[in-house]
Amino acid sequence: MNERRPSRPQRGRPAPRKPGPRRPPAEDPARRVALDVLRAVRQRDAYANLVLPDMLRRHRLSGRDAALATELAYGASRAQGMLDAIIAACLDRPLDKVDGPVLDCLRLGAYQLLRTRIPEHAAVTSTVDLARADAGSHVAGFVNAVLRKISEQDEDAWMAQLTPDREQDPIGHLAMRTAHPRWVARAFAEALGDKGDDLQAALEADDARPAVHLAARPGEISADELAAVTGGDVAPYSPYGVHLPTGAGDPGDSEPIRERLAVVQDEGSQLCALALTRVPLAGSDERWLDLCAGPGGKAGLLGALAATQGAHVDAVEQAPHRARLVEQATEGLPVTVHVADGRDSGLDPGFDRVLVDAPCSGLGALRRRPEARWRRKPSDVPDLTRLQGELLTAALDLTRSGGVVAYVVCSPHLAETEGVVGEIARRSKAEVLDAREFFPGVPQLGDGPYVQLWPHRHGTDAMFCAVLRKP
Ligand SMILES: C[S@@+](CC[C@H](N)C(=O)[O-])C[C@H]1O[C@@H](n2cnc3c(N)ncnc32)[C@H](O)[C@@H]1O
Repeated sequence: MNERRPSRPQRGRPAPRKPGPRRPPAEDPARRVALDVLRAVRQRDAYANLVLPDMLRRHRLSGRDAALATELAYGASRAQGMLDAIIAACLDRPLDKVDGPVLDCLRLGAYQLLRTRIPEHAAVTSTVDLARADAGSHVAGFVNAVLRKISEQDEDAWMAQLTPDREQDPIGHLAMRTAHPRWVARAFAEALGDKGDDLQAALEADDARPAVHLAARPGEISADELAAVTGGDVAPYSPYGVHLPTGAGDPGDSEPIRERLAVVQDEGSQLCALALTRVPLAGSDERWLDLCAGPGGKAGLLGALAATQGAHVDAVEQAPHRARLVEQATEGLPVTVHVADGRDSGLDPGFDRVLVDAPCSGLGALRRRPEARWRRKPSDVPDLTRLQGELLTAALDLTRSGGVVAYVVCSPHLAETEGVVGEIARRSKAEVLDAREFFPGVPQLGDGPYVQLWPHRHGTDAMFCAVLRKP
């Protein structure tokens, strides 16, 4: 399409060009990488956190350039809905009439103008250069004009103009202010039982860039040693956890990760896997099962703990490529990986401890997957809850009498958490244990019996854990 200028007159124009032959503008490599990430996310449903490291390597970006590319790619992905609302307010046509490559540029430019301290002229000029290179000279004026218009107000002023009134529509208000889809904000509100300050704190924490968490491999390195080697801090709750400083760079480059002494794993995930191992058991305690194991984060932790206790872990994963990742993550540990559907694994029943870390909406880890909040849809949830219920039922069938099952999802959505567990516990007559007992030292766990972790309370992803004992 031919891009036209927005309807209202604009402040500022690109500097007039000097006469002479046109040379392509020198591109800023950090912004180029950020733009390419936004494009990959939009065009081929890529995951920003998977494509970015590869692009940084390909463009040989490190240090400040890599940090800028990361901030822009993740920030603009995370804030997409809010940026789009502001961009739309500057157009004289619907947003979906803007070509994708041009929209990517507008998002990148708008993010720089509204959420960074990059000077206005640098944000606008560099974005216009990218737009010209990618979409042609005919769009440069359009992109320049829209960005100039956006720059007339800061984020607060735009939000005051576009956000619903807090009294009348508290969820819509907070959703827009914290760049969340409304349905996600509503799911958080329902889980928290709050539409006010607690919801605001949860959504704000979910919109902030999180620290990378590491898990020290039990028996290989202590959390103290890992913190000393990486320059991180020992985690507050997990005995194996370390928090790296925000912006510490690619943790994959650090020696303990390369040497397989530690893995990247959110502290909440560590706590949920540990909870399963902490439930008292009468009788045998040798056969452990991880029914949804890929890519192997929890299986690695369970396997290392099993090794210290003379137990063995069977790890089931349906997707072959993810099962291979489980094999890599558990190499050298007493873990056997099976490629199978957990609902029909063919394994012999009689397990003492079973983890069901079920596929879920991932609403609890949105802060770690920048674009995920705009990709997930409320219509995804019913299929997931059906699968979650079937997997939990299979897990109970595979558990011996008196054995325990931990049901874990990385989501606070009530349908995926209390809804699934309540229904299956009722049907199976399994005893619901007070999971809080297996999260020692963790504050603010509410009234039980379930545990719901939160970024704003615990600094973890919003993981949910229920613990059931088979009758
Ligand atoms: C939330 S992830 C598990 C994360 C893993 N426990 C970890 O800590 O690394 C859920 C996994 O379940 C797998 N999955 C989906 N449906 C499954 C099924 N019917 N049976 C077994 N695994 C399944 C997915 O491929 C995915 O790898």
